[in-house]
Formats: sequence, structure tokens, C-alpha cells
Amino acid sequence: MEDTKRMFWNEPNSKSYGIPTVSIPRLSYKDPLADKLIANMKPVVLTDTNLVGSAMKWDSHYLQENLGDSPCTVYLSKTHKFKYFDANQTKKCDNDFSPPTEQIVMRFQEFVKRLKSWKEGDKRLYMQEPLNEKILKSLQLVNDILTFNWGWARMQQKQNNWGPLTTNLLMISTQGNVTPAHFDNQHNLFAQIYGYKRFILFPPEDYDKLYPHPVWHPHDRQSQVDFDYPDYTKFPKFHDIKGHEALLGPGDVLYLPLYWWHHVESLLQTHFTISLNFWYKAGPNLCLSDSTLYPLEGYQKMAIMRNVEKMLVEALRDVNEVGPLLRTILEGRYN
Ligand SMILES: C[C@@H](CC(=O)O)C(=O)C(=O)O
Ligand SMILES: [Zn+2]
Repeated sequence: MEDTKRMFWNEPNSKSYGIPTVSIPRLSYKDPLADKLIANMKPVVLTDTNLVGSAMKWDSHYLQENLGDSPCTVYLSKTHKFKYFDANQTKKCDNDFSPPTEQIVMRFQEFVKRLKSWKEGDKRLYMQEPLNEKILKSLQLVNDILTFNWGWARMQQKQNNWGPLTTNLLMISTQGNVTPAHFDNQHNLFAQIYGYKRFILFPPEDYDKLYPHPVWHPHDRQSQVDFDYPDYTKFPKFHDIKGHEALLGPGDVLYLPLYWWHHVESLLQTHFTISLNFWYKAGPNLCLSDSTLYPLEGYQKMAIMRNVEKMLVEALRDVNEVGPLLRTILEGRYN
């Protein structure tokens, strides 16, 4: 009951977490400031890229026509949260890890049927499936994708030294679903197609305020802090967090830089939301070299911390020895 009570959303249809935020700039892609922000790995909402213009007609009926019997990955959750976990890492948790969501594969038409009949109190649904040859059987859909504004996307990729495009993740979420705060190690052009999503972003240097799970944990890259019930005793620095907020509507594209934390909500204006992201691998500037500029940026320090943790897990072989060894290095010497 408590969770549902807290589910009450105040205007504009979104929960207030008591986190002070500033607005992420909303600019035309023609504005020179837009490219400057992207070049400096700062988030920006672009209002007129037409990146996925040909997908603006994608609604549940059209997608059902064109994805019909394709198998798609659907997550089910008893709460509004869809906290990602890597099922391959659960064995290191001496089985006291309980997955917060179920992951099932169902035909797209089955998913749409359940999506349409979904009501508050049912298990929530979140379809997340990469666009690839496995599901792209309709020429109409392939043509839609071919007519994305690839020229602009490729120009961003090239002029900002991003690595290759790895994924276009198609996401269809029941209203009110939340993807809790986490970071990804890829640059992201996040295109909103139907409905509205609220993003709260935090820079990489807020690592110490968001307390990510250990790198070996199934929830690696996810914040340990439950924004609905923050444990300020365990995570005191969360108290000082400040966010960067944006509301994305149909046609908007958010540039979400590599290693920037993001909390994402599907708002209640529509029964479901449709989004498509473009994930690009990090470019060469993530590796330190003679041409690296100092002092290092937050995202570079984050990469170093992750590598140190991974190296220790591999060297010690017992994840329970990592903490004591780090404390031995730190205590009375670096603190
Ligand atoms: C799945 C998505 C968040 C959302 O839209 O729920 C995300 O984290 C990303 O695109 O990096
Ligand atoms: Zn993400």
C-alpha cells in the first residue's frame, strides 16, 4: 500500500523527489550552442533534428502491423521501478540477490494486447528490444529506419569522435514506469516518439553522491539510492545532490553524454510511451595517452575507478576482500 500511496503523482504528472534541479537547455539543432554543448559532453535537448521523423507515425497499431509475430524482450515489474540487472553477475552474490523484475520474451502482438488491457495494479510492462534483423521483417519499417536523419547523427558521431553506433533500443513503457538512476558507458541520442518522458540527470562527478553498486554486482552501474525512500544514514552525500531536468515530448532528442547518471519516468499523459535510443561506443578520449589533457574530467576519473575495482576483483578473486584492501590503502594514509 505504502508504495502505491507514494505513487501519487503531483502536477505536471510527475513525482517530486525533493531534489533541486536546473533545466537542461532546449535548443534548435541549428543553434551553435547545441554543438558546443555536445562537444563538451554536456546534455542538451534538440527540438527539431527530425532524427526519427519517419517514426512519428509509429503507434501501437502501426507497430503491430509491422512487428506482429516478432519475438520481443519484455520486463515485468510489481512496482513502478525497472532497475536493470545483469543476470550473468548474479552468481557472485552468493544467491542473496532477488531480481526486481522478470524478463520474458513474447510476440509483439501479445505484448500490445497486454499493454492495451493494462490497468493500475497489474504487473507493469516495459518492452525493450534492439532494432535488428531478428525483428525487422517489414519493408515499411526498414524504410522508416532508412529515412531517419542519419546525416545529422553521423555528423555528430564524427565531429565528436564517438565510437561506432552499437544499438537502437526500441522502448515501449506503460505510463508511470521509472528507470532508476544509473549510467551507461556509451553516448546516447535519445529520441522520444510517443508520449512524454521526464529525465533527471546528474554529472559523472556525482558518483560519490549516488553510490553505485560494486562493479561485480548484478546492479553494476545502477545507483544504490532509492529515490522514493533515500537512506541518508547509509548514503549521506545523496542529501547534497542537484539534478539537471528535461521533459521530452514527441520529436525531441536528448543528447545524454557517456557516464552521465539518468533517472527516467514515463509520464501519465498517455497510456504508454514509445522511445528509440542511439547508443554510440565511447571514443578514443576515454583512454589516457600523451595527448590527454589534465586535470582529468569526471568521466575519465569514473573510468579509472571502475578499472581499479575490476582489477582488484580479478586479482583477489574474492569480492569480499576488495573493501578491506582498499581501506588498508586509504586509512591513515590518504584520508
Ligand atoms: C532505458 C532508458 C531509460 C528509459 O527510457 O526508461 C535508458 O536508460 C537509456 O536509454 O540509456
Ligand atoms: Zn541508460
